Amino acid sequence: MSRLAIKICGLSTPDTVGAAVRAGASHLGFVHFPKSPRHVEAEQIRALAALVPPHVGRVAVVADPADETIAALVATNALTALQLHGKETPERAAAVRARFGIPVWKAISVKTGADIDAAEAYAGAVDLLLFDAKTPEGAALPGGMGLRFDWTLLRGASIGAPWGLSGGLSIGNVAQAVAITRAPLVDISSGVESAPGIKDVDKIVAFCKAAELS
Ligand SMILES: O=C(O)c1ccccc1NCC(=O)[C@H](O)[C@H](O)COP(=O)(O)O
Repeated sequence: MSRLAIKICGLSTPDTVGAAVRAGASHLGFVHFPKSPRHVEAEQIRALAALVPPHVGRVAVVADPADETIAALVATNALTALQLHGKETPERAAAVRARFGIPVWKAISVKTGADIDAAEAYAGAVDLLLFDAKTPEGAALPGGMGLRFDWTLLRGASIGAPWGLSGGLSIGNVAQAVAITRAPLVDISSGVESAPGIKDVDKIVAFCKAAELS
């Protein structure tokens, strides 16, 4: 059985980056979305990523980015993947991957089983599908809001690509989430914060422990 991959998302300080690495995270996420309390500029991502050992993935999270935005992020040479967290189509995701030569993750907003079925259109166009809860229409952020969806929708689903589970995960529920979905990767942001955008080292450590035991 291979080890559960863990992505800690929305990191913005050297302390919390170090804590996530030491706690065993396989991937770190850096949100580049100005309206987010977790927003970090490309240069900050470069500096934070320089603290990360090569075996840990470094993922920039963006939503409906312009090509210039992607170019600036890719130019940091700090990233192992770009996570598209907006309304990008399969064609747009494939074009980003081809143009910028970087692995692409696509967040799939889930409310119903139809949303999971629709993810099939991205297989082949992206490198990983990240199933996350759909945020309400008009919400300030497309992710990082601590919302979860009905995990049983993923039970027994055949997903034609590497994938992960996100949305409303916490120290207390990650074991149940993995038991239900058999997710190979879990992603968390607000569940390891003390306030929006403020990551909590103790919560990061506790989450990684709980995920590893699941
Ligand atoms: O976290 C943000 O502020 C954010 C802003 C814009 C696009 C995506 C964003 N987060 C995406 C993530 O990958 C989160 O980790 C994911 O939505 C789960 O968040 P949470 O439910 O708070 O654990």
